[in-house]
Amino acid sequence: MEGGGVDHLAEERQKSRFDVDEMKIVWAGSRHAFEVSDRVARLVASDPAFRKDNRNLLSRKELFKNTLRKAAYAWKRIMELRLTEEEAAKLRFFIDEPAYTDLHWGMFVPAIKGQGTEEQQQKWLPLAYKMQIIGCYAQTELGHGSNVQGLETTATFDPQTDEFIINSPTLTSSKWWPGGLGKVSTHAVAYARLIVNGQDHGVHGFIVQLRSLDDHMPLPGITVGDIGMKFGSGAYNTMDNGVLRFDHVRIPRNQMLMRVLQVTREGKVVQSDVPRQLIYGTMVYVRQTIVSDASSALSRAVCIATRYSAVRRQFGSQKGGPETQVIDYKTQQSRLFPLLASAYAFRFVGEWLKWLYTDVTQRLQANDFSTLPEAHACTAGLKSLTTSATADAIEECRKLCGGHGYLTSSGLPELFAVYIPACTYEGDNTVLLLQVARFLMKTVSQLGSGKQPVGSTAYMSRAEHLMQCRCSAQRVEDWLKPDVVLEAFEARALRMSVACAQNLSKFSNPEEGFAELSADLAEAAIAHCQLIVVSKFVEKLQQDIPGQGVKQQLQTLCFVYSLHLLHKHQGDFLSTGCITPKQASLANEQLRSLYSQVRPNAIALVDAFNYTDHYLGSVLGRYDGNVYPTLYEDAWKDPLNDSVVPDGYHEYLRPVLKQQLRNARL
Ligand SMILES: CCCCCCCC/C=C\CCCCCCC/C=C/C(=O)SCCNC(=O)CCNC(=O)[C@H](O)C(C)(C)COP(=O)(O)OP(=O)(O)OC[C@H]1O[C@@H](n2cnc3c(N)ncnc32)[C@H](O)[C@@H]1OP(=O)(O)O
Ligand SMILES: Cc1cc2nc3c(=O)[nH]c(=O)nc-3n(C[C@H](O)[C@H](O)[C@H](O)COP(=O)(O)OP(=O)(O)OC[C@H]3O[C@@H](n4cnc5c(N)ncnc54)[C@H](O)[C@@H]3O)c2cc1C
Repeated sequence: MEGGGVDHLAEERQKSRFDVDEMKIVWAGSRHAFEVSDRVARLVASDPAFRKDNRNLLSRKELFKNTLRKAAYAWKRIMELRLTEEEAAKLRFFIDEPAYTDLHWGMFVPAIKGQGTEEQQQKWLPLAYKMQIIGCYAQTELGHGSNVQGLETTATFDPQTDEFIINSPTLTSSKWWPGGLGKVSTHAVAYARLIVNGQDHGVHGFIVQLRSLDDHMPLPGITVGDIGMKFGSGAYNTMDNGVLRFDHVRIPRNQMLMRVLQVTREGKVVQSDVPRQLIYGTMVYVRQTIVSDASSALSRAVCIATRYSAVRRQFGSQKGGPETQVIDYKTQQSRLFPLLASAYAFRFVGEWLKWLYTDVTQRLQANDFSTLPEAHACTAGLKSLTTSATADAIEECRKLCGGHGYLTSSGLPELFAVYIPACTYEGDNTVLLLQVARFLMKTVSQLGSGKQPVGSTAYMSRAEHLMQCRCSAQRVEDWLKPDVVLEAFEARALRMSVACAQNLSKFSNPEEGFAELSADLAEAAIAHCQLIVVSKFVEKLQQDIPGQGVKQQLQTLCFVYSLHLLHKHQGDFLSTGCITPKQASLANEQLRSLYSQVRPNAIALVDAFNYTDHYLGSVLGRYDGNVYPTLYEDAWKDPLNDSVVPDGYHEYLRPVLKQQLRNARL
């Protein structure tokens, strides 16, 4: 995307055998999406107000104030330029700094939209849209995060005054973690146990004002602050994850979000026909966005590692000629190219998940709740799968860059630090896999009942065939047949689920059985989710994809993604009898050959992400490949090099050296 200067990767770019500009459009999702993204990326990169190369040198206070400044400036630009919602979302993406606005737009607003009544939406959304109030999503407590039903904060209805009294009865009931809460939010959607007439009606959301709109001071009964520094410097420390306690704080009755359950003026609790699980709806929405974010974070790390692998040379010089580019080592390819393929795979499954979420939302509006369990299982499972893979991949990319990958200027340490909490927030990844496993066990248990599995479990309707089929691959080329690959993944997923179901049936207490077998159940859930990713990649290839060689590249990447999973999880495929050792070996042979096909296109495939150098924030990943002079120059900019002799020399170094001198003389 960058222009000017000498292009050290020009030769690499010439090797590619496909139309990169068309691939950029496939990656972006549409020509329109590409144009928006490209325009906003350039806007951010060219504005010094969005500089981010000094983040690691700032103290927490400076860092946080800097984030407030950027967020305010971004809002001003959104207004001045009259950006659309799509453009504003891209602006946030390219600014590339976690901020309270993520929670305001990403959770507070969706919570009111999803769980508020029409009347509540009309009252609160205009204020939130104009940012006249700023909100956060206050669910997790010091004592409970995963177990939402275990939350302790109470909201007790007082019929005398027509109010709820929000209270934190114990230390462990303190809200703990909500982003944007610590120092910024004026309001929260706070989750609390609804108590009416002494009866506990479970956890519900309440809009609570936390701070004065005049002077930002906490309102009476509210204790609020930041929970402290998190992993890494910079990284997620731009966010004010907070602690919050309520001391009998009163709010009007109409501030309980009442789409799912209503409390009347008389204190009657009325359940609407909307399922209770809709209270968890905001999490479903965000999990879906996290899958697309995974492809962004992964593609960013892969772009850095791929470009640097083409620049870096070690060993293999022939007759004084250049040494081997590390990207030409087969080991480097076998570590890097599956990650490149995963970035594309997650992109396409993210697109599909967005469609699924939009579809379920439309159905919910029409009071059709039938696809809610499917949406929950898919968002939970894919969030878990893609974030775990991405976190591991960023670290692998750091290692692929050797020593220089460990420098902050490689961009990888900060990317890792900022990304890894995605494995925990919006649901711990293991806890989410177990939700998928519950869904799978339910589906398997209904197989004989005549109820046809649909959506992501539709393959289970062919259980009879999949339980006994034998893989037909006999030659290396057979592993390039989508049907052969898909059937192997379907058979493996089904057989693992059925094995779990059979083992569960041996327990008289199903919950005990579920707990005992939970590790196997999580693996079955992973197999099911991997099948979804593979099948959505295959479906993508059935679309009309213009551009010379573009579809061909995507086909190669699809098989790299599938066959590397097959290789990595050979144990599953072999132990369930889905493939033979000979077929596993043929698949691996095919995989090696695919790596050779990716090699000449690798740089162009990462160029297709269309990332600016500003967004990448990496000396190693520079578009022009001019790595060494930049690394060298950057080192001198470190504050430690401001003086030749370091501060502390006279106090701490000189006396030690003198001591050695005296000892030597003795
Ligand atoms: C101006 C600029 C513009 C910028 C725009 C910016 C846009 C930004 C966009 C996005 C940015 C996002 C930023 C993200 C930052 C992340 C911050 C992090 C936030 C958080 O972490 S919030 C807290 C998240 N917490 C969790 O995820 C908790 C995990 N736990 C749970 O989800 C649940 O408690 C549970 C599912 C594990 C268990 O619940 P429970 O005990 O009640 O349930 P079960 O008994 O197991 O199941 C009951 C029943 O319900 C079904 N179920 C469960 N969950 C759901 C669901 N979510 N939806 C539907 N159904 C659900 C479950 O399957 C059971 O069904 P059956 O009875 O078996 O049929
Ligand atoms: C950066 C960040 C931002 C966050 N932002 C917000 C926010 O804005 N709002 C908000 O409300 N919350 C937020 N959270 C909180 C987050 O949602 C929770 O931390 C998350 O849901 C995990 O819950 P936990 O901390 O209780 O983990 P725990 O459940 O205590 O997990 C600890 C371990 O126990 C295991 N475990 C737990 N239960 C089970 C089980 N049933 N079976 C098997 N293993 C289990 C887990 O796998 C994990 O290994 C944020 C967290 C982070 C890190």
